[in-house]
Amino acid sequence: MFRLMDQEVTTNRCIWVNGPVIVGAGPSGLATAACLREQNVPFVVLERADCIASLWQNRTYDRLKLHLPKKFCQLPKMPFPESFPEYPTKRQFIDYLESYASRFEINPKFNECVQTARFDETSGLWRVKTASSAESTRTEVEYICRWLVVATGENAERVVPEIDGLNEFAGEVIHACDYKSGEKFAGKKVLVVGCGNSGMEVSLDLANHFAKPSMVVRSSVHVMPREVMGKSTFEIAMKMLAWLPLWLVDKILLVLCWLVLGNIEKYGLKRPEMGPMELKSVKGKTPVLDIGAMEKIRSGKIDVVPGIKRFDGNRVELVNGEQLEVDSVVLATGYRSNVPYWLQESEFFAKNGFPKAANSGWKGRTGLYAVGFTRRGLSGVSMDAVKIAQDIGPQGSHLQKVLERLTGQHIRSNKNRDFVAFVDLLSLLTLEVTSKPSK
Ligand SMILES: Cc1cc2nc3c(=O)[nH]c(=O)nc-3n(C[C@H](O)[C@H](O)[C@H](O)COP(=O)(O)OP(=O)(O)OC[C@H]3O[C@@H](n4cnc5c(N)ncnc54)[C@H](O)[C@@H]3O)c2cc1C
Ligand SMILES: NC(=O)C1=CN([C@@H]2O[C@H](COP(=O)(O)OP(=O)(O)OC[C@H]3O[C@@H](n4cnc5c(N)ncnc54)[C@H](OP(=O)(O)O)[C@@H]3O)[C@@H](O)[C@H]2O)C=CC1
Ligand SMILES: O=C(O)C(=O)Cc1c[nH]c2ccccc12
Repeated sequence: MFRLMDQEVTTNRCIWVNGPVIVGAGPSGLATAACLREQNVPFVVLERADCIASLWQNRTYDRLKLHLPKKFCQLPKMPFPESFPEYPTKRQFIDYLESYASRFEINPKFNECVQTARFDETSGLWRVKTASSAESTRTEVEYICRWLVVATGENAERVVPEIDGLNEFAGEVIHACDYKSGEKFAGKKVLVVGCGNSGMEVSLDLANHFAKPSMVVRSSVHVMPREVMGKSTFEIAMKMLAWLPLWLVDKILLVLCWLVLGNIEKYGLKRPEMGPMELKSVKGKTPVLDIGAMEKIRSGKIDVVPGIKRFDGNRVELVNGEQLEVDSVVLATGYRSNVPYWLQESEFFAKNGFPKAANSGWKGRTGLYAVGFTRRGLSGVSMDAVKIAQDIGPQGSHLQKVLERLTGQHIRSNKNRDFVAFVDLLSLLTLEVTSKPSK
């Protein structure tokens, strides 16, 4: 412990975890923890924010609703309450996650941001370092464990593009993750950069609040109606995929899109060469599920514009030479994984922060797992979590039982620091005599 300029005190600790360390307390981390709890495997969840599901609580707009019907979005072992509508609101989803965490007694260590994680070949263990700051004290902790579950999400960091002149832009520039409501933009000209689900829904919200949104479509986008004749388009696609090849499902979806939405290309919304479900599965690009933006585009309340060349003062020049005056800019330019910044591993994860094996990327070697990176939204999260807990379960609960038998105490219920230290030591010794994870 030492003092820096009379302000910062750093403390260092090392903690043995008698089970997996789960990085991230979003839906993925919570789902995995719940499945492990059911199998009596202890775990530690590390979360950089001060709450669970920080993406949903802190980085989404007020009017957000789930896009897919509720049965595709609930986590394992606890369905949504019957009273929830078909498309739950963000508040309902957060409330559900809060009760999920308390039901399965998941108490993440908040304000602990994982800085590095590496597998130590000699001991066969993971070493996970976190940093947290509170009231001028910086604490660094190292967790040592046999299993590491990466649950930091596909949307961990915002993508902020470099656009000529943007830094000098006279008005406000925000990322979609900081956009809450169109209320304060009433009467203002807002340039929305990007036309994924965020860009479309921010534009719709702005139009609903009497702002004047122009939405930049630099390449192409698949827009699908959220429902076709009262049935969820996503659900129709899933049902067809059980019987038909992907290319045929995409062809049928595109016919349905044309029947419901007409030719969207005449509004500047060019469709990609690849079909919507194939594009999602190959490139991870989610099709837009329309909840009203198309109607605003047709009526001219949302203006669709091509790519940006540069900003100049409060004007933006587009690639077609057109110039627009704008008051504010919302960058709905997407997100990326942050795994490459902290995980020192290059066999399982690719440089883009996603597992290399796109569709089966939940299990690596040396006790490494990933949950929520298979580009299948919340239903993919649940599938990964169940598989991971099944895989760790038998070994994890065995270790727990051995330790409880040896110590004669229920390990989770202790409050005695000496006892914790004793169990840590015992755990390390036990590990030495039990098999190390396969390499
Ligand atoms: C606006 C929006 C709406 C969406 N709507 C839907 C939808 O309707 N249906 C659907 O299926 N999917 C939707 N998604 C996709 C979304 O990815 C999932 O809903 C879900 O949030 C994924 O959960 P996750 O736990 O994998 O990631 P996240 O929810 O992002 O949680 C990851 C957690 O890890 C934490 N973390 C990150 N890095 C570190 C670190 N180094 N150390 C410690 N903690 C860290 C983060 O703070 C965060 O709390 C939406 C995404 C967005 C952006
Ligand atoms: N209600 C819901 O369920 C919602 C769900 N979501 C989900 O959140 C995730 C993230 O969505 P989203 O935030 O829309 O991100 P996406 O990655 O889906 O979209 C990013 C958009 O930004 C564009 N873009 C990026 N850089 C530039 C640039 N320099 N100039 C112009 N355009 C640019 C991209 O264009 P290009 O294609 O050319 O690269 C693309 O249109 C998705 O899974 C989405 O489904 C989001 C909002 C609501
Ligand atoms: O809304 C999201 O971000 C999702 O990832 C949900 C989703 C997963 N697969 C899809 C295919 C079509 C539309 C939405 C999704």
